[in-house]
Amino acid sequence: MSHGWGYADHNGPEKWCENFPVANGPRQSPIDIQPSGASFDESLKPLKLQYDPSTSLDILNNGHSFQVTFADDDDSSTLTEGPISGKYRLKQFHFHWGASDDKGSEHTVEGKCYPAELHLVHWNTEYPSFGEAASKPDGLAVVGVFLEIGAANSNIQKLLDAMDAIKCKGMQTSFTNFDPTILLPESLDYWTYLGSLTTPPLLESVTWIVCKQSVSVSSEQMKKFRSLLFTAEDEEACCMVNNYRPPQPLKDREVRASFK
Ligand SMILES: NS(=O)(=O)c1c(F)c(F)c(S(=O)(=O)CCO)c(N[C@H](c2ccccc2)[C@@H](O)c2ccccc2)c1F
Ligand SMILES: [Zn+2]
Repeated sequence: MSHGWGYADHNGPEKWCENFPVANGPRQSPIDIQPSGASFDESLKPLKLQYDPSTSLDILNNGHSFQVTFADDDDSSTLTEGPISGKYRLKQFHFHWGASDDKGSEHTVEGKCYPAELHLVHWNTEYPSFGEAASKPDGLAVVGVFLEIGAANSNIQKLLDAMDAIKCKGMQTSFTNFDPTILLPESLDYWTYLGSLTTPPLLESVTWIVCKQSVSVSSEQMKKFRSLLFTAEDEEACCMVNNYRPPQPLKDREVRASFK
């Protein structure tokens, strides 16, 4: 039985502080975003996302979510401008989702939950490696995109077509020539604040960049996310749902908006 962290009652977000005391730290994520409390900052630049599809490698069920991993040994896929300085390399993207369409996102907007949230994880090339960057206050930048129930999304479908091959924890399959730009909304207006990883080790090293505009996903497509398992082939099956941390206290932080 996995004694690691997870999302069940015995090992979920309310228990993480036992092994990761930073869970009660000053800059934890996610948060509830209050647009009226966000300050428009005209110095914030538009996001500049330049991804090379040839850097996508594989898709993996890691037992907490599914992720697509990218080659990050050069500056082929980067995030620059926006609220950050310097150049951050794309390392992976993953999602969070609920057991039903009324929950699943990590960030909320005035208490509104979305059925899912996409996270694109980048690391600051100021540091020699992802691992080094992950422990620095400006080491990571994660772009978050809300998924909203609506028309089926043919770009998300490309990911869902691989779900049968990665049903159980530890399963992975090749996933090449994929450009994550197609997953982004047409407007890249964003909120930004200083936060953390939303899973253990909950490192307070993330500049969060949350897009205001959502992308669509159909209710049927959400059922495909929920067909994944948290568990390995030889374990009692447990559906991969509700793999989200609830909003954390804002404490002494400001949220800035790139738009009026
Ligand atoms: N919401 S979040 O962006 O904070 C987040 C998650 F919520 C999340 F579920 C993952 S995960 O990799 O899918 C499973 C937990 O590691 C990662 N994965 C991280 C990661 C691992 C390897 C390569 C890139 C990103 C996370 O596991 C991590 C980051 C830094 C140091 C150790 C672990 C993550 F960054
Ligand atoms: Zn995440």
